[in-house]
Amino acid sequence: MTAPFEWTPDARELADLELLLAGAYHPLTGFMGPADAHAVAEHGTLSDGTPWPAPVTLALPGDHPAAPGDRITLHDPEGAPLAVLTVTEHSGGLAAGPVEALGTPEHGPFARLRRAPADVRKELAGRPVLAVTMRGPLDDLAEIEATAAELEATVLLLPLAFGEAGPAVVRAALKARDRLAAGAAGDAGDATVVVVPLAPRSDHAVDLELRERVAEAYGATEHLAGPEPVVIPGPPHRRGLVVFFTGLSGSGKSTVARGLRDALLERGSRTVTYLDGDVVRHLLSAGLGFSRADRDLNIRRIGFVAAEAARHGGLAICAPIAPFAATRAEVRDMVEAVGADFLLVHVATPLAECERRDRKGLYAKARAGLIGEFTGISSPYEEPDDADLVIDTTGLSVEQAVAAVLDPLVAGGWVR
Ligand SMILES: Nc1ncnc2c1ncn2[C@@H]1O[C@H](COP(=O)(O)OS(=O)(=O)O)[C@@H](OP(=O)(O)O)[C@H]1O
Ligand SMILES: Nc1ncnc2c1ncn2[C@@H]1O[C@H](COP(=O)(O)OP(=O)(O)O)[C@@H](O)[C@H]1O
Repeated sequence: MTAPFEWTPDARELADLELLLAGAYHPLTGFMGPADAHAVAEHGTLSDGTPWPAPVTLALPGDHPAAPGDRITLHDPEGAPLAVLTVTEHSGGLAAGPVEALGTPEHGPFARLRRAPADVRKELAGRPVLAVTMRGPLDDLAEIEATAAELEATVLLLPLAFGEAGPAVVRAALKARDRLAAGAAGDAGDATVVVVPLAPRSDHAVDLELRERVAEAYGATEHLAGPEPVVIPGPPHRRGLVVFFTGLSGSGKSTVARGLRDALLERGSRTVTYLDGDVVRHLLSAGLGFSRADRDLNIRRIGFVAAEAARHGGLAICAPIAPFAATRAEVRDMVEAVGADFLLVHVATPLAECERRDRKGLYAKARAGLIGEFTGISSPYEEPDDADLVIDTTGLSVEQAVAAVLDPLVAGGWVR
């Protein structure tokens, strides 16, 4: 039986897919099921005994109907079809089976430096190959030069480009190649750079073994792992920041958020993007209602825009109700993924006070049954347990409430 399923894997799975299709994960030709993934994690072999260091899996929701024999077209996030997975097993939340390429994928930055392992092997054949896998700059080239000289080997620099830091690692490899060419006599002087989209594994030993296996697929006869990158985050006032208010309607989110925006503009030390709730609902999220699915989409859109502002070092302020913990956590992840900071401010004014204020008369309408799915009345609000700051505006002046947010931003160095 075949069904025309379509699926967009996450970034890590897409990186694995690219390596599977290129033959860089030889002898693997597809994603593993739970039994192989378990065997690999436990014993470092597939269930048939073939040595392999790390699980290579594709998650599908448990209720996805794909069954053995079905074909799933795998897309990139922009919708371009990349490959077809023929399902041999769908269990434990994983879809297993071989993958076949559909056309040539678009690769983004440094596409010209991504090459099939077979081509690289062919080009470098006949001499020992010293492969250096790298996730950060190679400050000291002496070991590479010495090893290459000793082995009479060609140097193959393999920047492991994954995620936001990917292009920087490739630039570091190109720089290392130029320095080798300028400095070295002989073998290290004509290093080849090939970009490999290998996502890091959390277990360091597993990560190193997988790097070695992949390096072998590109023809390595010897492998050196470059040093772990040292990430030195910029000072807080230069980093992107998203201040994300959450709380019931009438709790004071917009009032405090606007006050914070104005205070920041008066100081003038940061660029500010204010994603006003009404503007969002009228423009970015026009047409969405208050079902869980619509609220989640609304929050994801807000998170997307805020993360884009923060990616470039900006400070974004958002003030939606955002009643669901899982969606707030998604936004935190989106923001942190671009290297920015995320501060969740829970405006924890109790429901009774919000209802007493009832600035827009919505609570009265909700109590009368005129508005359905109203947060706190007929739709849930999940209290955060991961708030960075909690303020109850009951009995506070607006100035005091704004200061309760601004002061920690100054104390934490985000605002000068
Ligand atoms: N059913 C229901 N539930 C909650 N709120 C409702 C509803 N219908 C309309 N409104 C008005 O919409 C504002 C909340 O929109 P948000 O975008 O912040 O909500 S959410 O984060 O998507 O849940 C909220 O504005 P604030 O009072 O500023 O919070 C309400 O005025
Ligand atoms: N300390 C305070 N901080 C924020 N709002 C307050 C405070 N004290 C009273 N309020 C009043 O509470 C209401 C909060 O409304 P709003 O800011 O629109 O809330 P939300 O955006 O959470 O729905 C406003 O009428 C505001 O004047």
